Amino acid sequence: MSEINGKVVIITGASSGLGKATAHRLAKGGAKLVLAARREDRLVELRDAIKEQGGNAIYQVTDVTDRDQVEALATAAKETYGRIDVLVNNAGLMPLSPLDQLKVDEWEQMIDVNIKGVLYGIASVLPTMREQHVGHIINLSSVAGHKVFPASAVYSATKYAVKALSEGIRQEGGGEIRSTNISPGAIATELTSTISDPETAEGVDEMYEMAIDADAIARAVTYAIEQPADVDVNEIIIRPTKQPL
Ligand SMILES: NC(=O)C1=CN([C@@H]2O[C@H](COP(=O)(O)OP(=O)(O)OC[C@H]3O[C@@H](n4cnc5c(N)ncnc54)[C@H](OP(=O)(O)O)[C@@H]3O)[C@@H](O)[C@H]2O)C=CC1
Ligand SMILES: O=CCS(=O)(=O)O
Repeated sequence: MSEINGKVVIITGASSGLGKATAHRLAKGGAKLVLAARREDRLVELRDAIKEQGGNAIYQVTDVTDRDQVEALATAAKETYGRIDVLVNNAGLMPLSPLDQLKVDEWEQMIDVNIKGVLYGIASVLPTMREQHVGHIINLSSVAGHKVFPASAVYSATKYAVKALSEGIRQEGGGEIRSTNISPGAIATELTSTISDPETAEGVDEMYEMAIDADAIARAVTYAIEQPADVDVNEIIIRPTKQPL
């Protein structure tokens, strides 16, 4: 039996990109999915597609910046499936811009979604995973969580924070909670659509011409989950072969 089969997996940011690709791949492996994001129409479409292919999924509309909504997400997972095996803390956004532009609202948005959203996710599943004496938290950091480049300072700060949280979970896991930090490079999704500075957007669009398919990350998530319980895949960096950054 696959180590994916029957596992209850919550995925935030499941309405597009990496979250959606991961949902499709895990569903094929027999996971029981709890899909979360703000756009309900996308979640309904994904749940229905998974069910049509014989998979198992529910959805819960969730804004990860709202702690009560994230708690309700974990509750929905437990009420439906009785346990939580994996949280894929994936929801995030990347409105890159140079610091001089003082796009403070976008800085706050990134902190709220990319850091506080991840923390709310951790808080919502950790007590259940402790009760179960087993669990796995997978956080989406970035190559920008290993390197800073012009216009990435705040985004990079949030992704360095995610990497620190992943390491904290690993060290405090007590042999029960697995922690995986996944750092993608350029992957073709809707991520770049939140860049409001035209010059930065142009540069990033050029770089993203080399972007690879979201399934590359879905395969990495699957690999981390399907390891036996005593094997914790801690760090994965995945770039397009052509990406110099
Ligand atoms: N694509 C890439 O090149 C890379 C991506 N990453 C990381 O991967 C993760 C996924 O991004 P990706 O799939 O590429 O981008 P997308 O823009 O395609 O997806 C982002 C997802 O996050 C969700 N989201 C955004 N804000 C919120 C919120 N407040 N509450 C709940 N969900 C939210 C969106 O759903 P909705 O709008 O419906 O709420 C959407 O499903 C991010 O953390 C990103 O930083 C890291 C490195 C590279
Ligand atoms: O998160 C984005 C990936 S990259 O642009 O920093 O490689």
